[in-house]
Amino acid sequence: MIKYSIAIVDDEEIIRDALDITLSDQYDIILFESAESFLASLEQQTPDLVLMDIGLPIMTGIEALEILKQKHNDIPVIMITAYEDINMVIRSMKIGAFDFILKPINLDILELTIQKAISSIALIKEVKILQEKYLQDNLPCFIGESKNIENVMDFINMVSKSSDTPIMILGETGTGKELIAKAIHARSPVFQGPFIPVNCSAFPEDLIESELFGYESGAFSGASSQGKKGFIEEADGGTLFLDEVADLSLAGQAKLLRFLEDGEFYKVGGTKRYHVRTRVVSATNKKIDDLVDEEKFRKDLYFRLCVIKAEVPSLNERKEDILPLAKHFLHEFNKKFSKTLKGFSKDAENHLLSYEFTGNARELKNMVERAVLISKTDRLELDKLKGAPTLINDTPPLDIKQDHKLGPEGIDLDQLLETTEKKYMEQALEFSKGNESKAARLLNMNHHTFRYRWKKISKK
Ligand SMILES: Nc1ncnc2c1ncn2[C@@H]1O[C@H](COP(=O)(O)OP(=O)(O)OP(=O)(O)O)[C@@H](O)[C@H]1O
Repeated sequence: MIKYSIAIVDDEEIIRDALDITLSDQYDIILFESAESFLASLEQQTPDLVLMDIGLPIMTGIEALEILKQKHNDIPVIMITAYEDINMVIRSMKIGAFDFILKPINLDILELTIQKAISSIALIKEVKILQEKYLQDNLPCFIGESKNIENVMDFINMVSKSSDTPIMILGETGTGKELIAKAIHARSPVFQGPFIPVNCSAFPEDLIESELFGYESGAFSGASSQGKKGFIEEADGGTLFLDEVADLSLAGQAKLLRFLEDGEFYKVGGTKRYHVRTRVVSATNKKIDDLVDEEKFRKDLYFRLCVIKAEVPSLNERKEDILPLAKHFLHEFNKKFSKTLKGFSKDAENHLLSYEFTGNARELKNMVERAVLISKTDRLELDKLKGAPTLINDTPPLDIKQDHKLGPEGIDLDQLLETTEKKYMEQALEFSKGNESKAARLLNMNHHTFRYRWKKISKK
C-alpha cells in the first residue's frame, strides 16, 4: 500500500495538531506554521498533497498557492478557509486549488476531499514509484565525477523526458555511448517498453532493409514462411538504438529516412503499411559532419536524427573519471572472479592517470579485467596493469579444457565459449591476412555472420 504524504500549512497550532492526530495513521504528515517555511521545504522534498489555510499571516495561502503552482503544478492543494469568502475561494480555484473546506473542519468532508484528491494523483505516484524501482534495478551504473560528464548527464536527464525526440550521441569508441542510450531509455516515459540496439555496421547492404523493417512471408527465397519482424517493429513503444549509424549504406539511409518522416513503413515483399512509435537514439564515433559534407551521409537524415545532439568527451579529456571508473571495474571483476582486491597501489593509480587511452572506458575496463584475473596480492599492483596487454579487443586468458571435464569449482561457460570463439576468429583472420571472407570460410561460416560476430565479440 502506498502511503501518501500531506503537508499541512496553518498558523493555528490547535488546527495543525488536530489534523495531525486525525490523519497521521493513514498519511505521512508534515506540519508548517507559515507559507514561507512550507515553500522553503520544497527544495528538499515535495508532498503528494497540501492542506493550506487561506488566511496565513505575512504571505497568504493564495500567494503561496500561486508560487507552488508555478513549480509543482501536479500537487493538489486543498484550501482551508475560516469564512465563506466566496471571492477568495474563487480566486484560489482559478489559480488551480483542487478544492476547499471550511473551518470548523468537518472530518468526514475532509476525508472525502482528501480521498478525491489522492485518486487524482494515484496513477502518477504509482508510475513514479515504479520508475524509481526500475531505475534502481535496471539502470547500468554510469560512473563519472568530472564536470564534463556531469554536464552530459544533466543534459540527458533533461532530454529523456520526451518520449519521441530523436537524440544523436557522438563520441570516440568506448566512451559509453550505448550506456548513455540505455540511461536515456530508462529515464524516459517509455522506460517500460523495449530497448532495441541495432549495430548498423553489422549488416550488409542487401540485408539491412529486412533486418530493420522485417519481411512478409515468402518475400524472397529462403525467407521464413511466417515472415519476420524487423528491429523497428520490435522497438514499438520503446527505444530504437542505432549504433554506428554513420556506417549505414546510402540505400539503408534512404529507407530509414522514409520511416522517420511519418513513422510508417512496409515490410520487404509486403503492401501492408505498418505504423510504429519509437524513440530513436543514434550514435557514432565517426565525424558525421564531415561525412555529411562529403555526401556520404544524407543531410536530411542527419537533421532528422540529430534533433538533439550529445557529445561524450574522451576519457583523456576527463582524467577525474579514471580512478572512479577503475574502482568501479575493479569491484565488478572482484565479484565476477570471486577476488577480494581492496584497491590499486599508488603506482598503479599514477600509471592509470598518466596513461593515454585510445579505447576510453572500454580499454580501461579490459585492462582492469585482465589485471584482476592475474593478481594474487591484496592491492592491484602496477606490474599487473603494465603486464596486461591493453589492446581494446583483449580478453582474459581462459583456456578451454581439452578433456572437457567439469571440476567441482565449475566454469563460466559463456566466458569460455566467447574466449574460444574469439581465439579462433583471430587466428582465422591471421591466416587469411585480414580477409574476412576467407576467415569465414576457414570457420565454415557465412561471411555476413562472421562480420557480425567479429564486430560483436571484438568490442567486448
Ligand atoms: N561511465 C561509465 N561507467 C561505467 N561503465 C562504463 C562507462 N563508460 C563506458 N563504460 C563501459 O565501457 C564499455 C564500453 O561502453 P559502450 O559500449 O557504451 O561504449 P560506446 O561508446 O557505445 O562504444 P562504441 O563506439 O565502440 O560502440 C562498456 O562495457 C560500458 O559498460
